[in-house]
Formats: sequence, structure tokens, C-alpha cells
Amino acid sequence: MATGNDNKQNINILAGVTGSVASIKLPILVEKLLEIPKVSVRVIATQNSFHFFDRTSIPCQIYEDKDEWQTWKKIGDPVLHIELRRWADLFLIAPLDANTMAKLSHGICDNLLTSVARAWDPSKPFYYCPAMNTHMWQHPLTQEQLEKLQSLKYIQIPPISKTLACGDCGIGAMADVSTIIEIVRGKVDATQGLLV
Ligand SMILES: CC(C)(CO)[C@@H](O)C(=O)NCCC(=O)N/C=C\S
Repeated sequence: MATGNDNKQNINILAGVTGSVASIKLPILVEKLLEIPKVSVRVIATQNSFHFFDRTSIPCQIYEDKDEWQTWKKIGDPVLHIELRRWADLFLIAPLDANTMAKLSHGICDNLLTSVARAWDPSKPFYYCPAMNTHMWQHPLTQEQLEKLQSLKYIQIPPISKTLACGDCGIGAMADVSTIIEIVRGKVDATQGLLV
């Protein structure tokens, strides 16, 4: 007898990770994403994010900037950021650091992650989880940039108040992994419900 999952479509999740200390959570985040039935995960990491996790601890394919130019040598070769936008059904940037938030809100696409975002299909869900020091979060530019991301229909999973990497205590910590998983799982279930 077919179980509920047999006739469900596979959902491809592209997980972006950037240069916030919250990137230490990537291994557990990927582990929990992979527990969602019929989900595949690929990671795009910015150069700065590699300071915060050991890439051998990530149980899925992980792409970095140099992969873009190693796979493209001549016209006709695949363009990685376009291949990845085609492959993905859902984009989750967790954590989104202040630097990449600024890039996204201004259309800067100077690396693999921001190039995928710049070419993103607006009919597909785009989630982001800000993570930064409270003073950065409260800077006037942040609100301006959040409004621009809102106008692009990107969905914010808001930061929380916690003790931060520098010892400050306040808003700016990435949402708990459990919260992120709950939201993404809900979207996956809803999408699969539409696709049967
Ligand atoms: C690092 C972690 C995940 C520990 O629970 C949490 O504090 C967090 O998301 N912090 C936001 C980023 C940060 O701290 N920035 C650096 C200087 S303040």
C-alpha cells in the first residue's frame, strides 16, 4: 500500500550560509533538513562562512565560489548559479549576515550565493534568517534593507534575543534551528500537497 510519502514529490532545498558566527549551526541545520521526508539539500557557502564550520561535517553537497569557474570553461558548459537556481525548489539562507543582507537588498552578485539570489525565480519560496550583533541589527540601514527584501517577497525568519558571540546580550541571534525547521517543513508539506 502506498504510504503518504510514496506519491509525494521530492523537494530540493538550497541552503545558503554566510559569514556570521551563527554558521556554527550549519551541521545541525542540514541534519534536521535531511530528516524532512523527500527532501534533498545542497549548500552554498560564502568564503567567510568557512571560518565557522568544518566542511567535512556537512552530510551533503557543498558549493563555494571557485566551483563556479571550475565547472565553466567555454560556451555550452553549465553555469553553476543557473544550474542551482533551476535545481532548487526553496532557498533558505541561514544565517544571513549583515554583509550579505546588504548585497541582496542592492542586487550585488559578486559570489555564487548572491548570484543565485539575483537570478532567483520569484515563484519559489525564499527564506532568510538574519544573524548579527545587536548594534548591527539596530543600525538604520538594517530596517531599510529589510523593507527592500520584503518588497522582493523574501520571507524573514526573525532573529531572537540571546547571548551573542561577543558576549553582548540582545536581539540578533539566529532563530533557533527548531523554529527554522518547523517553518521550512510546513512549506514543504504545503508544496507537496499541491504537487500530488
Ligand atoms: C552564535 C550563536 C549562534 C550562539 O548561540 C548566536 O549568538 C547567534 O546567532 N549570534 C548572532 C551572530 C553573532 O553573535 N555575531 C557576532 C558578534 S556579536
